[in-house]
Amino acid sequence: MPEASFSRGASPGAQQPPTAVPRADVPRADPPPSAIRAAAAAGPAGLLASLAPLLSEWLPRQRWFAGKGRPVTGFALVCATELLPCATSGTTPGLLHLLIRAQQPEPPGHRHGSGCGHRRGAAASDCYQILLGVRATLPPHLAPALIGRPSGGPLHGRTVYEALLDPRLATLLLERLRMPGTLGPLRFLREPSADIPSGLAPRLVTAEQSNSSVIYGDTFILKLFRRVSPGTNPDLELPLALARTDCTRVPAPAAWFEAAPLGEGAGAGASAGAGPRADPFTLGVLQPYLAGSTDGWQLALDAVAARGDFTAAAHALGQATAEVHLAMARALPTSHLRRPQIEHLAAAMSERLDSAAAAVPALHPYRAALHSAYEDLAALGRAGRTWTAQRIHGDLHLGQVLRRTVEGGARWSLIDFEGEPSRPLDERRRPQPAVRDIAGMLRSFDYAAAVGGHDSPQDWAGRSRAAYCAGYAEASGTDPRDDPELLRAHETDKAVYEVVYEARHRPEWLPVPMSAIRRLAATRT
Ligand SMILES: Nc1ncnc2c1ncn2[C@@H]1O[C@H](COP(=O)(O)OP(=O)(O)O)[C@@H](O)[C@H]1O
Ligand SMILES: O=P(O)(O)O[C@H]1O[C@H](CO)[C@@H](O[C@H]2O[C@H](CO)[C@@H](O)[C@H](O)[C@H]2O)[C@H](O)[C@H]1O
Repeated sequence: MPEASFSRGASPGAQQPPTAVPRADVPRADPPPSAIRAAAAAGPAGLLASLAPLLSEWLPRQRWFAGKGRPVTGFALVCATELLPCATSGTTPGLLHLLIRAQQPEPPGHRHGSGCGHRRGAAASDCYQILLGVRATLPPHLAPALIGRPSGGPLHGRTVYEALLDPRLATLLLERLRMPGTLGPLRFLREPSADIPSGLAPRLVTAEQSNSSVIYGDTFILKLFRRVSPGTNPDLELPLALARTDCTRVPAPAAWFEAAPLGEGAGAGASAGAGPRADPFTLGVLQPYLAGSTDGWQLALDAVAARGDFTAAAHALGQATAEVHLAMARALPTSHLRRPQIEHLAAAMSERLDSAAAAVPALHPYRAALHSAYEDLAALGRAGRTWTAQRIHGDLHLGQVLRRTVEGGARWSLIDFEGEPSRPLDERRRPQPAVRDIAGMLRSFDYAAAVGGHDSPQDWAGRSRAAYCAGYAEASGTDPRDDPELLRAHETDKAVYEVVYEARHRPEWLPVPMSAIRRLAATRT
């Protein structure tokens, strides 16, 4: 673990070359902010020691905490940066940006190389982004944001809390994003053509999320990634690439920020001869807020509740998905999957099934039947079948699509290109068959029918699925149903993922993917 820094200005991390992200304003180094003497004197170890008891209680309760069900055995500070001075005695709040690793025992069935930065043989540790507000006392309206009062260290006697709930601090973040620059290991970048006004009122999105988002004046939304790893997050990379195409289905990033902490993340970005270079961690992306939109999940639930038809919406959604896929295939590298790659794909799915069954024993009875889906796929590869792989959304479901009324009618947009948050970043950024996204959306119709309590859930889902595939085929020229083995393997892989996801985050929803598992296990193409 590298020595942690409590940054009050430029650090060696800030002098590293900027990420190769196109079209952004060149950041400038800001002068160091006024520092807190006590913090400097106590150093990062004192800071972490004083925060650890509070964080070990608070962190596991957060929706975005990925290590649920396993004890936190320790913390390591990756970097700490004062965005606003924290130890002033007045009423002005301080703002402390932290990247912290939470050490935990590895989950059952864990595969090494999860991309979260821990090394083979080391204890599992995920890196989290935390924004701490610091005040002498909390005003009543911020009571729900309380994390606690450190009993020692540089913040001794002060109150620390979730900064995003404090409008003053959320406003400060937007101000930082409006002005490109560096602050210690943090680097703020923006799209030169984006017009980001100041003074937009912030509000934290309260919906259940894997990350945290703040809406500014119904004009912009800032997504802060919570579990972060070295490398450009596809939720920045893909929308930026799509912004350079004629595809307008995805909100274009207006500004973003990243961290290049010392000694962290050397890997893909290491350059020969120049020594290891840390891959910056993408920390947040600001993009236009699609005001007045409703997500597909809500629309589908409404349709199920009304026993209404969703086929027209699903058809249009299939077309929108195809448009985004075509644009990504034009904008970014594609590859061909031949026998070795198809066998590798099938083997990876099999491995994920075995890991999932180790974590969720309810999967055990279906393992052999589910494996047959992957064996059928591998057999096609051996028989000479090939497919194209391209960059995809990676976790497409009804909650990732927004519909709003624009001139000419209703229009779908796609958001959240992060991919499945539990998969390693390098895996998420690899070209894959586009059918992976389609399988995700097909699974989502199944979820909506089940969660919405439809009396004929399979009929409703079946009609929506057919309409979605037809819309996709119309816009792309490729009907996913023409590749039943590929589709079944991907649907199975997705349902297996969902079983683990639900077991970890929403055990009461586990029956939804489990019923799909039973159906998929009973189906052979
Ligand atoms: N550009 C946007 N316009 C309007 N709402 C958005 C936008 N981006 C995200 N949202 C809302 O915020 C929610 C969470 O965003 P998302 O990117 O899916 O975050 P997470 O990865 O944390 O789930 C979405 O379900 C949607 O309701
Ligand atoms: O939205 P995220 O990127 O955080 O995705 C994760 O959470 C999703 C749930 O919020 C989860 O999606 C599953 O539940 C959805 C209904 O809530 C359903 O529409 C999806 O089909 C189902 O997969 C997603 O898998 C997970 O990665």
